Amino acid sequence: MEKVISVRNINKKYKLYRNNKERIMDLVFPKSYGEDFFALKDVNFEAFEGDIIGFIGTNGSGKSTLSNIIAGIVPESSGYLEINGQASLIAVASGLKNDLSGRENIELKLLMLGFDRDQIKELEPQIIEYAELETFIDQPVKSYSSGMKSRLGFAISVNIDPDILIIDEALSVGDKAFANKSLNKMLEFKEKGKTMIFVSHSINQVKNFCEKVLWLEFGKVKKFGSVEDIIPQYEDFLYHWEKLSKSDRKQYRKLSIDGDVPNIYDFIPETSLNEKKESIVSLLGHVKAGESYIYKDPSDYKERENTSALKNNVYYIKKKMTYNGNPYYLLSKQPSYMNGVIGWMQKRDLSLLPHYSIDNDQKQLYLTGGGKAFNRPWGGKKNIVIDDLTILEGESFISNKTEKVGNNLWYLGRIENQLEPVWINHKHLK
Ligand SMILES: Nc1ncnc2c1ncn2[C@@H]1O[C@H](COP(=O)(O)OP(=O)(O)OP(=O)(O)O)[C@@H](O)[C@H]1O
Repeated sequence: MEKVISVRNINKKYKLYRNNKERIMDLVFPKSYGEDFFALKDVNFEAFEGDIIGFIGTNGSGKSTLSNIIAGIVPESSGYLEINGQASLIAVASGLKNDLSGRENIELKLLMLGFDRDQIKELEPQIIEYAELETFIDQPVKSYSSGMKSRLGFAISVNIDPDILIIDEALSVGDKAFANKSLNKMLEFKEKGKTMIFVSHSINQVKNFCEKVLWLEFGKVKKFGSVEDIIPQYEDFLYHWEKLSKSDRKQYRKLSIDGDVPNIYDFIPETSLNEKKESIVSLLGHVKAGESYIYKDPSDYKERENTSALKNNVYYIKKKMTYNGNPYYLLSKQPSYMNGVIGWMQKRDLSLLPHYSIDNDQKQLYLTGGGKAFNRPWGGKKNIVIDDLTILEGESFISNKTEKVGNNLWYLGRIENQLEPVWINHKHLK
């Protein structure tokens, strides 16, 4: 496969001044005033044709600076950059001239990219239609909302059919309908085998869209690798990072800027590091939408499987484990932490409700005709035994088990003439 982006030892240095006087004095006596600040330090990475790379990292880690350098909008201070093809950046503030109208911006951008008059004539209506800006297209860009600017930027960038598309948080502004349209366009580009860089604060978007990730930390590359390998480590980092005190964060940042990338675990008090605390719980859980993993053991992030086969099903949870301060729950097909056990999942990937047994008394109830019958209480699509109870309205339902899930009672019983006992929500019984 062809190499399309080669970033070698790239540095980006800014001068930070305490006041305007310092800034002016630095012009007269360069090197004597202001403090050097490295937004990027010795950054290396390569992208091949068809790669979809997510840039991740906390605020100020250098994601936008690097994407701007790759797009040719900001020059690097030193290092070597080779781009094979045309790169186009989509970002909220990307290169739009505020005093020009949307239409003039389109023309200017296309001219700068080397398109001739005829090509511009052909592309312009297509871009205008895509941007959905209606009469605003002839208004100055300074009157646009950030969502509208993003739409215009996205419309220009995707319609010029670039070889490399760089998307910087473009999906986080604007309305949902346009975000979906943009996502579809990006998926179309993905299918065409274009190279894409995706800068986002949404881990889920990165997980769903990218194959590789470059993790930046205070201007340095912390890790570069597959989504499967890096994202769980990043999530673990974020979990601990968010818990650090202001002074610990400052210290971490200082260590990171002065020397090698530090280890977040060095900042966690000894007692909670690698500590596993188990407790008995009684819950039911559904796996949330989006990508997530189930672990054999929370302390081994490599031994894990994707949870797509576990969705739309409800599981019994009888054990909780806190590992490194992070809560995990043990999913089981049976109400037990010994039998039917599937594995551990992180709390944030689950929808959970408390689950209690009420009694095993026999109760004579009748179907109202609404709802569905399940093989487990609080069942999902895959737990459905009878999809529609309408024709069974008024039928007898003899229950011999009552459980509570959240605020709802669930009854296990037999519908007249049916062999298998089923679970029905109290709302559909009388
Ligand atoms: N023109 C500039 N002058 C001085 N410092 C700058 C300039 N542009 C960026 N920086 C600094 O460089 C660092 C990296 O910024 P950058 O915007 O690339 O980070 P980021 O990872 O994209 O952050 P965020 O997630 O907040 O968008 C930050 O500390 C920022 O303050």
